[in-house]
Amino acid sequence: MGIIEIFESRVPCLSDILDLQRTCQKNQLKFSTDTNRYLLYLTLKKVGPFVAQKLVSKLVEKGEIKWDDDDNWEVEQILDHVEEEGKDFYLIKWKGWSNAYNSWEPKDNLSCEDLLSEFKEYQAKGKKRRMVDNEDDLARHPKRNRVDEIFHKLAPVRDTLSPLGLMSLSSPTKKGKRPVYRGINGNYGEPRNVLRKASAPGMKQLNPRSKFYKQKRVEVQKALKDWERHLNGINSDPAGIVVENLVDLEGPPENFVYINDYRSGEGITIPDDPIVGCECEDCHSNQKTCCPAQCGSTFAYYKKKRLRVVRGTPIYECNKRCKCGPECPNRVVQQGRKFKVCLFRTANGRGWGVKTLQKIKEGSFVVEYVGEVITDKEAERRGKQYDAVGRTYLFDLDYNPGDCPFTVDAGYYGNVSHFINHSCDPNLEVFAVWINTLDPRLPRIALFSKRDIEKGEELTFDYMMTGDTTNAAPTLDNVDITKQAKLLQASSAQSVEMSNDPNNLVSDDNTATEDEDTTDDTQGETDTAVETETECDTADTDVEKDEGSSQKNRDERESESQKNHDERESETSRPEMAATGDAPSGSVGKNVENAPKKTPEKLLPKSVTDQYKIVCQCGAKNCRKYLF
Ligand SMILES: C[S@@+](CC[C@H](N)C(=O)[O-])C[C@H]1O[C@@H](n2cnc3c(N)ncnc32)[C@H](O)[C@@H]1O
Repeated sequence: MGIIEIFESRVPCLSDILDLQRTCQKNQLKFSTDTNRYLLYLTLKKVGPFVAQKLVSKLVEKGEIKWDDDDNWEVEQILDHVEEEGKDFYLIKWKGWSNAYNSWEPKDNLSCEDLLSEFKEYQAKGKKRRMVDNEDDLARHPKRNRVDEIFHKLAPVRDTLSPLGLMSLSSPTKKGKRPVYRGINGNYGEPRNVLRKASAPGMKQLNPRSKFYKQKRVEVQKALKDWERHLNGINSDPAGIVVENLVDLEGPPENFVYINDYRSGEGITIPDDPIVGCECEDCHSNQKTCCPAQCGSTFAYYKKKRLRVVRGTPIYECNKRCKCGPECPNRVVQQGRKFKVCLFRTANGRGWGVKTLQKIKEGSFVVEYVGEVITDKEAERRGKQYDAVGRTYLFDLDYNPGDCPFTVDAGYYGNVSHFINHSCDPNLEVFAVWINTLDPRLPRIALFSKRDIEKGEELTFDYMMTGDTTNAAPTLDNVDITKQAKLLQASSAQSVEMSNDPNNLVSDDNTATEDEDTTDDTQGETDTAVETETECDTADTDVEKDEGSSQKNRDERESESQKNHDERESETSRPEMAATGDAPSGSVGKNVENAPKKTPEKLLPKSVTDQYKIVCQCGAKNCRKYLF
């Protein structure tokens, strides 16, 4: 019924929460309490603390909630002035807020005559005020706190109040009916109407040639520069991040915290002390005994650190217990992102996206997908909320036989991969990688280039695709489930053994696999290190270029993988574990026969409820129409 109608209504992706709610009302659908709360919170964030506070004041006025806060909104300085359609607007620096949160206020809303006349004198002298943040303001990051506070104040009514209900309070305050809490200028009983913030929808309709728009742009660009600096301050990858918005007045996203590695969610501990590593002098020549072989998989890289295996192959890199140094060819993902990227505003409504500022050769590691590792149950809960706002950041670690207890949520905590959009014809592909955490349920998610990628090209991967593919055209990009299952069972067994998980079935049925013919990848290797083609990058000195053609490389990867695959096919009667000289003595492995026979799902973000479909804007010829 209603849910189907919502599909039919096709609420556009990134659509306004209010539109979404209107659509729901029309279809007589109600949000759950959790979703309603979440949307209310998002609405407050979206309108910003000033408008939010004004809306809340209406509830105070009606006696529905109390406001006993003695917090002030105080004008610290007036920075600039514009006249727009006969009205005066002033750019306000708020006390205790960094310049990123300056806002334009109509003159009528200001009651700081002294500052106004001081500004006029200043302006008459032809001077311009510089926006310099003081350290205190920068340290406080007060914006989120303000909105959180407001949300908290709404507690008594928030389950009965909808975002639409809240916004409907925003009709002009009638004279004489003033709210009773302190207004934005710090005076009790003197509320001030405020303009929406730069990111508010109304702003996007401004005439881009107007002075007002241009001023706004300056503000937004400054906020984005600040954000870029902030991101690069935290980013631990060798290559930097550039931020660019040539499209609209959207500033830095709220509710996003940059991280470099997985963050453990509540109740989760991510072990990172492997009990075993390899002893190789030269891992590349010792593929029979190196980590991947111990884990029943294939050495994943050529000497120059580009992929030599196809999608679906589990990757085991050398870890902190291994003897080899950082230059080992089996240390790739752990070295971090080496290509400089740009977070940019897309022009077709897909929000932010990521493009590369350097040419990337096929098979190169590009970026890791990091976020908060959460339980399956928590993922179900968050998934519904993401679905309700047409966003998704959940990535199931659904990669092994048996249960799938973990999901990565990059919605709040994430790195640049948080901004990578979906394409039905992507240039990145996903691999599961184990390094210092050998728990088979906790691989790291690495995105590698599927083909050569030009400088300036948007980076994309295929979000698909568990579950419903009714609307999906067949894709060339599907994983070979059979092959994947086999490899994963093997890798699962070894990882479990290495992580010494007592809960897993074990067998001491290990036999050395000396007769294995480890593939010599040097034959297929065509890498030679040369300089990059980009002028933007200063950080990367380790980018490679093939002398051979991409097609050749691709063919080699395919045949290499086919060979590995065939080897595994012929090994099915053998025990899975390879007890090598490097394995700890007495180590035992789980016989694959005993492994749960669940077909692994793909390692891709999921839409938990499948209730809302997002229309895909990837523009690919083989586009499947919907993201999910
Ligand atoms: C992981 S985020 C990607 C970053 C996002 N564009 C942003 O601004 O934060 C996923 C969301 O981006 C949007 N998106 C990504 N790829 C898209 C596509 N091909 N078509 C339409 N929307 C897309 C959808 O809203 C989706 O839920």
